[in-house]
Amino acid sequence: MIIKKLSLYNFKNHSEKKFEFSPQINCFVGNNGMGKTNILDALHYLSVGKSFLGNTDLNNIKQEEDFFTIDAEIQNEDNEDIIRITQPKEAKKVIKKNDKSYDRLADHIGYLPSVMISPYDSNLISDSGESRRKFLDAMISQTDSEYLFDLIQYQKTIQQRNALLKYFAKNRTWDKDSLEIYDDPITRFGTKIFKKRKDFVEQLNPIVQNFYQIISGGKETVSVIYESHLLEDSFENLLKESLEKDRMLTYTSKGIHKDDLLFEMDHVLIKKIGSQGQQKSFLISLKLAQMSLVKELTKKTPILLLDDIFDKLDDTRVSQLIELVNKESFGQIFITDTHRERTENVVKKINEESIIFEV
Ligand SMILES: Nc1ncnc2c1ncn2[C@@H]1O[C@H](COP(=O)(O)OP(=O)(O)OP(=O)(O)O)[C@@H](O)[C@H]1O
Repeated sequence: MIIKKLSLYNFKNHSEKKFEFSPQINCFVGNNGMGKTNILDALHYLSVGKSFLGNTDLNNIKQEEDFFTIDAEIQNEDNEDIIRITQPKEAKKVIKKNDKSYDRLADHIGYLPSVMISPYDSNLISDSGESRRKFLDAMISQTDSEYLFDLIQYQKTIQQRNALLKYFAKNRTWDKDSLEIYDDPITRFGTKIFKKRKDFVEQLNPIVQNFYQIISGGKETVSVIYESHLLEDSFENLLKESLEKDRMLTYTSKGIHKDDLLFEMDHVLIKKIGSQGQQKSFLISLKLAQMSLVKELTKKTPILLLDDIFDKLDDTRVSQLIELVNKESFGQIFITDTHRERTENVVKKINEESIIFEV
């Protein structure tokens, strides 16, 4: 899928900006703080309906203004769509496709898959399991529309079970039967999610390994390993066996809400032994594998968003990366950089038709 045109109104620091994009490589160049990343963030909005920087929607309205709008013309295989996202200050966010609002915002996810490579990726290695779970969930959601709904249902039920456990502790009461009402939905949704996560990671891992070899040329082997309580036992048994513990802790201690991804190099966590360069190569391999697998599963080519990639990697690696991405016909690419010349040298050499926008 190709984003042909983009218009921003009052989005972060942009009052009004219009772009007509190349179907291949598009670069935004300009000094620090000019709003290059904000443009990638707007493209991320078009893909998943929210900021990749974790900002609340209201914070993305230009200061002193009452709304923001992101408008785009998207070229599909055989038709064109207009996507419009509006966030007013005093009302709910609306996403429209061809003038028709989605019933649920989640219905939009998967329409325009995207992959972002940004300086924040290193958090995936250093942060807690929650950020890796979110990353995994975001990837699968782009390929499977049911997944997100199952996940929302699961999370709601866990919250209800935890609230009841807390209520029992506070009121010094205990009613096992009321608590067990939640066993069925937790088990049903949880097991479905578990199977999808396990299956997805099994497909992703060899692709990550392959990209890592191409990018690093190193002898070391990297792996992405899925970790879950459900690999050890069924959800029914886990809930039964942890009942007393959950009662003491006043929360549900076992389940897919505790899953994690282990990023390993030669069977040791990359966080512990990977050099800066190895960690960067791993993260890029991970993102390119995401790109490749999402493309295979959805038959749609995700847009690739590369934020500040030159600051993260040396020029040769960036050239290698863009060449690789271009060769594998990954689709439309958006890049930000502070140096026009550097971008021109690398990008124009690879693709004559790339467009460089001054921001
Ligand atoms: N809601 C908002 N209203 C007005 N300005 C905003 C808003 N949100 C962010 N900004 C401004 O956007 C600018 C940052 O933009 P962005 O991060 O896209 O810059 P950049 O060009 O990518 O810079 P760098 O090269 O440093 O990454 C800051 O000046 C910030 O004050």
